[in-house]
Amino acid sequence: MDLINVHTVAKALLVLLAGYVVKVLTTFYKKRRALNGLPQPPFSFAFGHLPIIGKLVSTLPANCHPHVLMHYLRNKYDLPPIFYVDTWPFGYSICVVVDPDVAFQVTVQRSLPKHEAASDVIWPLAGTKNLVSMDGPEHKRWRAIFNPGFSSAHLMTLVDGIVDDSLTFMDVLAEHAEAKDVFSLEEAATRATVDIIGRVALDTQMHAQTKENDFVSAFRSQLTWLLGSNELNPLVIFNPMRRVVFAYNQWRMDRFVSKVMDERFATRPGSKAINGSSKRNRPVIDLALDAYLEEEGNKSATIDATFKRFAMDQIKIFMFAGHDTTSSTICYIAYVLSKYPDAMEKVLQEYNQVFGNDVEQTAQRIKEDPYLLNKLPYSVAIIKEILRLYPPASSARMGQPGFFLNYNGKQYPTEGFMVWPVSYALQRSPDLWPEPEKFIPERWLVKEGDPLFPIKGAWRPFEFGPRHCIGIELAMIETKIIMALMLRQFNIKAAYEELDAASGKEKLRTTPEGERAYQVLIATAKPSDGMPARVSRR
Ligand code: HEM
Repeated sequence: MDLINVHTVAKALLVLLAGYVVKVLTTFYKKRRALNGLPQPPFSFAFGHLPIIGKLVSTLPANCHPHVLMHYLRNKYDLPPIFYVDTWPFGYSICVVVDPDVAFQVTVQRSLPKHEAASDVIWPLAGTKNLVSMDGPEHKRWRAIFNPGFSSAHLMTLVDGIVDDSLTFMDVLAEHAEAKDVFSLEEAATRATVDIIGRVALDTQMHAQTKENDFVSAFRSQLTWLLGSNELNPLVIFNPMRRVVFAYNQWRMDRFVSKVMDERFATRPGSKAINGSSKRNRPVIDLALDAYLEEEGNKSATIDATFKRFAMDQIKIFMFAGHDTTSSTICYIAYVLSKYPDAMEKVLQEYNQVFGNDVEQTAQRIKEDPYLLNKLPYSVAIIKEILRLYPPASSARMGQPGFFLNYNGKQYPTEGFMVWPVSYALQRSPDLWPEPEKFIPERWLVKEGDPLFPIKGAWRPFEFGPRHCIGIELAMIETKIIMALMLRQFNIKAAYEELDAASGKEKLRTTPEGERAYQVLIATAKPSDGMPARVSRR
C-alpha cells in the first residue's frame, strides 16, 4: 500500500516536472524565435542578449541605471531607433524606442497599458490603487478627480508654503556651509521635496527636514528593499524577511497618512462643491474630495471609505513620484551649473532683474507676487536642459497582440514585449539633438528655424498622452523657487573625488565620458552615491 503510494507520488512529481520543463522550453523557444528578423544587437540563441549586455556592463559603472545602459547599447552597436533586447529569463523582452514619432504611437495615439514592471516597484511604496499603476476607466476616473489640485493656477495659491519649506532647505544648506562638511545633497533635497509634497497634497507639515518622521523612515526603508536598489546587497530580493518588512512599512505609512487625512477631514473648511467657499490655499486632497463628492451627487459632506481607500494610495504615490524626481533635478542643477560659470552668471543676472539685487528679499518677493516665477525664461531653459540630460523617470508599456509600431514604412511587433520609450536615449540621441552630450540651455531660447531648436517630441521627461505626469506644474514651481533661493545664496560643488579617495573607488566608477554623477536605479533615476557635496556661502 505504502509502496503504491510512493510510486504514485513519484510519478505525479515526474509528470509535474516534465510539464514544467516543457513549459520553460516552450517559453524559451517562443521568446528567442520572436526576435527573428528584428533589429537587435548581436544575439546568442542560448543566452539571448545577456552576453553582450554583460560585456557592456563591464565598461560602465556596475550600478548605472538601465536607461543609461540602453543608450550605450544603441551607440555601441549602431542600432536603429527601434530595437529589441532579450534578457529572459533574468529580465524582460524589451522593445526599445528612441524615436519621437514611434514614442507618440505608444503613449498618445494608442496609450498602451502600463507594464507590470512599474507596479512591481511601486506596490511596496504606494499600494495598487495609485495613478501610476492603475489602468483603463479606473485610472481615468481618479486622474480626473485629482487633476484640479495640480493646475498651475491652483498651485500658485500654495506658493507661500512651498517657499517656507524651501527656506528650511536653505537653513540645512547653511548648517552644512557652517560645518564645512561633505553631505548628501540628494538626501537633503529629497527631504525638502517630501515636506513640499506633504504640504501641497495634505496641508500637513512633515518636518522631514528637521525631525525623524515615521512616514519618511518607513518609505526610505522600503526603497532599500526594492529590486536593483540595494547596491551593497543585490540578493535582498531573496531575503525571506523582505515581505515582512514591506508589510510592516506599509502599515506604518498607511497609519501616518490615515491619521493626517482623518485630522484634515475633521477640521476641513467648507468646500466649494458644498457651500461655495473658495478653493484657494487648499491642498490637493480637499479639491479631490470636492470633485469626488460632486461626482457622487454631494450625498455626503464627509470622507467615505472608497474615497479614503483610493486617496491613501494617491497620497503615497504623490509622495513617491513627487519627491525624488524633483530632488534629483535640483541636485543636477547645482552639479552642472558649478561646471558652467557662464550659465551660472546668466541665471544670477536673471534673478537680479526679476527679484531685485537684495538676495535676502528673494523669498519675500516670491511670496508677494508668485507670478514672478513665470518671468524666468533662462531658469526654465536650465531646468529643461537638465531634464534632457538627466531624466528621472520614463514610461514602460505592455505590448499588445496585433499592435505594431510603424517606422520608416516597416511594422514592428509589440506582443510579448515591454515597449519602452527610453527618454534618456532619446534625449541624448545625435539623430535628434546637435551636440547632444553638451549642456546648452540656449537651445530652449532660440527661435524655430535655428539649428538648435528642439525637434517636437524629442524632449519627454514628463511623457505625453493621458498618462503624462500629473505633477509637471508643481515640479516646475518648486524647482524654480528652490533654484532661485539656493543659487543666489550658495556655491555648491559635488565632492565625488573626496568620497572616492576615501573609499578607493575612483578608477571604477565613471561612464566612458568620465561622468561620475551618472544615474542609478533607486525606484527612479537618481545621482550616484547620493551626490556627495560641499556648500559655501556666496
Ligand atoms: C522633475 C520632476 C518630475 C518628472 C521628471 C516626472 C516624470 C514623470 C513621468 C515620466 C511619468 C510617467 C510615468 C509612467 O508612465 O510610468 C510621471 C507620472 C506621474 N507623476 Fe511625475 N514627474 C515629476 C514630478 C512629479 C511630481 C512633483 C508629482 C507630484 C504629485 C508627480 C506625480 C506623478 C504621478 C501621480 C504620475 C502618474 C500619472 C498618471 O499615470 O496619471 N510627478 N511623472
